[in-house]
Amino acid sequence: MAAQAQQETALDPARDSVRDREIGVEQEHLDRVYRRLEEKIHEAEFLMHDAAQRGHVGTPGALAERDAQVFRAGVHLNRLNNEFEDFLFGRIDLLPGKDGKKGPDGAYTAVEPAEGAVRPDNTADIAETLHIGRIGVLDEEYAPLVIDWRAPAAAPFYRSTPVDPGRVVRRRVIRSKGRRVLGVEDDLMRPELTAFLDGHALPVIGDGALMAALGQARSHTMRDIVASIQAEQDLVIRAPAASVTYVEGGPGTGKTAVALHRAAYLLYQDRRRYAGGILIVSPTPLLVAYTEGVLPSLGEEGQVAIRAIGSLVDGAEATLYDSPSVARAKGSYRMLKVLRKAARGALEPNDSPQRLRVVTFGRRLELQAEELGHIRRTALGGTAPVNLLRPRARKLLLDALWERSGAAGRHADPELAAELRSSFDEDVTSEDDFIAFLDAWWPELTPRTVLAAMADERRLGRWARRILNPGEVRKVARSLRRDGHSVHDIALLDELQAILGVPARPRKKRELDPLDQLTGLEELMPVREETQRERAERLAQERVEYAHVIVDEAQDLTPMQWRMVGRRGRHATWTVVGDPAQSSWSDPDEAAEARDEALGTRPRRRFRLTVNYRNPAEIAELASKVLALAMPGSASPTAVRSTGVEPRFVTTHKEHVVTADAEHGPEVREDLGRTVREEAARLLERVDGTVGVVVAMNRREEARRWLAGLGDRVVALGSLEAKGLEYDATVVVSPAEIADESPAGLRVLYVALTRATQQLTIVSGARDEPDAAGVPDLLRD
Ligand SMILES: Nc1ncnc2c1ncn2[C@@H]1O[C@H](COP(=O)(O)OP(=O)(O)OP(=O)(O)O)[C@@H](O)[C@H]1O
Repeated sequence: MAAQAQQETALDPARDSVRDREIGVEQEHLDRVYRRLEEKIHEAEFLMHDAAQRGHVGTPGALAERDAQVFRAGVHLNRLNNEFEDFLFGRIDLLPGKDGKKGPDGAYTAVEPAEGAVRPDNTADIAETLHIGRIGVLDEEYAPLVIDWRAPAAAPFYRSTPVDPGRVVRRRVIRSKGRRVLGVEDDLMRPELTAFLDGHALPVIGDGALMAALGQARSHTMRDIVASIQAEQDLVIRAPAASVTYVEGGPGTGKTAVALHRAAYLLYQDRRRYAGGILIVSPTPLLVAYTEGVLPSLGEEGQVAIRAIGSLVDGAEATLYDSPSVARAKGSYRMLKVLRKAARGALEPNDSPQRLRVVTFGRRLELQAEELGHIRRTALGGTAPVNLLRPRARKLLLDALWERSGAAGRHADPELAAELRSSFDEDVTSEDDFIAFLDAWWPELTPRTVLAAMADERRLGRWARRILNPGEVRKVARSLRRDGHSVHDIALLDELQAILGVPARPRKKRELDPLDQLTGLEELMPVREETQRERAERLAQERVEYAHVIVDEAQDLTPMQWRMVGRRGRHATWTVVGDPAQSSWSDPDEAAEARDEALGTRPRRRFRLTVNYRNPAEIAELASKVLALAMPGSASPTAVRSTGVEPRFVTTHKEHVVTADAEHGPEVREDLGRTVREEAARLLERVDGTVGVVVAMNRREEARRWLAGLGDRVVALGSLEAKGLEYDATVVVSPAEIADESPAGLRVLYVALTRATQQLTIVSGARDEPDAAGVPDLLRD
């Protein structure tokens, strides 16, 4: 903000008057748009009123029509009211096009200029001016007053560059608040040209919108970038939705922003197709909270679900973190085998009954442990979901009891024999003893009960034999004994749901029509067992699937998480964005295999984003040193701006504490907390927006205490929580601690170092071995 104000006061008066005039021109246009919007709002209100009137007519047709109208008018009204803030943001002035044809939005369709559009003396006339906004508005004659940013006619606003300008001569970003235009920023796409609009040369104002946007202070929520999307980003946002759109790019290249704008674009393009919903999978709840406001600001909400990877299973919410070794075991493909065994093993709890005893037809019948074991093994043969095998086990038990009763050969007549058998079954299954036995011997399992059973180290050891090593078994079992779930447990719960299956519920008794009862029709309509097809349909309904799945920070998904996400998009198209250099998962090859399995054989369309819009060059350069260690040979994205402020290196205060132990001399205690607090306070004075303090995961609580009382502009974060977020300034505490945390520690450190938009301070801890200038060994050349 401060930089911008300075820039404006530094302008000379002559330029100021041109600027004022241009602001006036845009104000006039905005006023016109508002008048038109008000008319539209009245129209929508009239429609609502009219539709309500129709409701009084009361015929079913009129009611359905009324509902549809109220719905449409309501949506329209809601959008208009929502978009009233800052919805007109861009303008392009275009040369005449090649074909002279108009598209559905009233704008000319040609992308390239007509021959002769530029005269030999490098002058040209502007043939068309388009204003771009968050929604499209047509005037009374259906000419475009504002083009929706997602419409094809708006694409040149984003795509045009000085290298490949197309028809665009000048691109203007308009800053407005409510009904007032505050400023304009122009970029000239054809600087060599003198272009005339209505006989006057086109003026150019400001230094471009991108720099203005990037210099602004950050808050705790992300802003949309609709006014300054860059050409390489626009290609991704508007990529056709077929198959898989795969986007890689370094930190700050706009992957998250692009993914969110793409969701809005897809809904605009084909609302009907995406009525099935768009799922955006985000790595942490913090990133969900940070990005949640972007889609509503673009006018899209309802059909897009942004969920953290730990919140994908309804009714379960990840609240815990696992240590790196536990996370590694739980996330890996190996766990799949363990879960399959556990799901079957958990059927037999430690206190499973060893004997079945029933009295039927006046006789006492018993099955002993060995026979029961045999029946269980037979029932479990094959790979069908465990919960769906209960009816089979029940049938096998009845067969064995029937056999034991000796009644099997009593009737030669098959009809009589069948009748006897069916009354036998009825008798046994209505016995309380049998019901209680079945519930205890073949309990209906839920994913949670299986996971809870895995907390028993002895049992887990049995199910994980030769899959996990004893150390892993011990740690995984211990982690499952805590209250609550970790983010990795959620994928296990989801996998278990698939392994266990959803048992068929007894069908609701059909509501009988009184007429049926009079005719005795109900006798002819017994309650049927659920058919195969009905079950398939029911399962299809219960499955939570989406029409498009967007995976943000895709490099972090573990194989088990890919399986969970894959189940939500089996018939979907996909957008996958990520950066391998920021992966906190230790085995990228295994994750890539799982990703390929989730995405299937769908063709991939690949994109690469190359420009870092977040970090100034000074910070990006420092981060690239860690990148060279974490992923030798990979290229850093190019930072788009520089601030002249170098990262600051600080070593901790050393306190000499005299202890009673005279033999070892005074103890030296490093006061890390005090140093970090001082540095955070220093940065709070230097930036207008937020400050993030990134520490190793096991220091999170401590770090919150260090910062207590400094206000809500500063937050403490564990290294894994910093993913995807950004702050005006950051303090990275002890790079060595972060790097040593896990096998992927260097990549996690790279993430931590690339969060700041303006200033970065590194505080060395005991392990960092700083040089005389305070630069820790990991960050030296
Ligand atoms: N075209 C743009 N105009 C203005 N700001 C932009 C543009 N592109 C990106 N930004 C800004 O740059 C910052 C980084 O964007 P984003 O968080 O989407 O990057 P990312 O690639 O997801 O980063 P990371 O991999 O580190 O999570 C955000 O503040 C975003 O608003």
